[in-house]
Amino acid sequence: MKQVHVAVGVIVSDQAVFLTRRHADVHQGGKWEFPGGKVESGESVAQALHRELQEEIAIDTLAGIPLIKIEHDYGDKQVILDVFIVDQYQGEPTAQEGQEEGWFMLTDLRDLDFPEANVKIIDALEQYYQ
Ligand SMILES: Nc1nc2c([nH]c(=O)n2[C@H]2C[C@H](O)[C@@H](COP(=O)(O)OP(=O)(O)OP(=O)(O)O)O2)c(=O)[nH]1
Ligand SMILES: [Mg+2]
Repeated sequence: MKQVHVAVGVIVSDQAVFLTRRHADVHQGGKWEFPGGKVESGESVAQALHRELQEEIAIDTLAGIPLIKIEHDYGDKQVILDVFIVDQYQGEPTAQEGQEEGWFMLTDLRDLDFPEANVKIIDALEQYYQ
């Protein structure tokens, strides 16, 4: 079974969260996601978070607050999502890989089409911001 360790950033500004939509042809394609990606060998999770957010949305992460770590089995792939709140960063988040992007109010996240594992992220966010 494939298992991947993923660094995930919840980009927060003024009660809104920046999301991108996964390309149709990849794992969990077409769904909204918090930007992020695989931790490479020799890299820490914090380094991966910083690198992925630079690559995918062109921001410089100044700090990441650990939110939750989720293990999820999709059947075809097992993921460990290491999720951080990123509310201190430089630059304006912009999708760099042609993905659809948008800012969504924290209170509207439940209505979006996310990968299954993200339900727990949204639960944790509600707890954190309540
Ligand atoms: N970035 C991100 N990945 C998520 C979320 N929820 C979720 O289940 N995943 C899963 C989908 C993928 O299987 C995995 C992320 O891996 P990925 O393939 O996008 O990794 P990557 O950005 O490094 O891309 P690449 O190396 O394949 O180009 O985590 C989420 O909110 N954000
Ligand atoms: Mg990615």
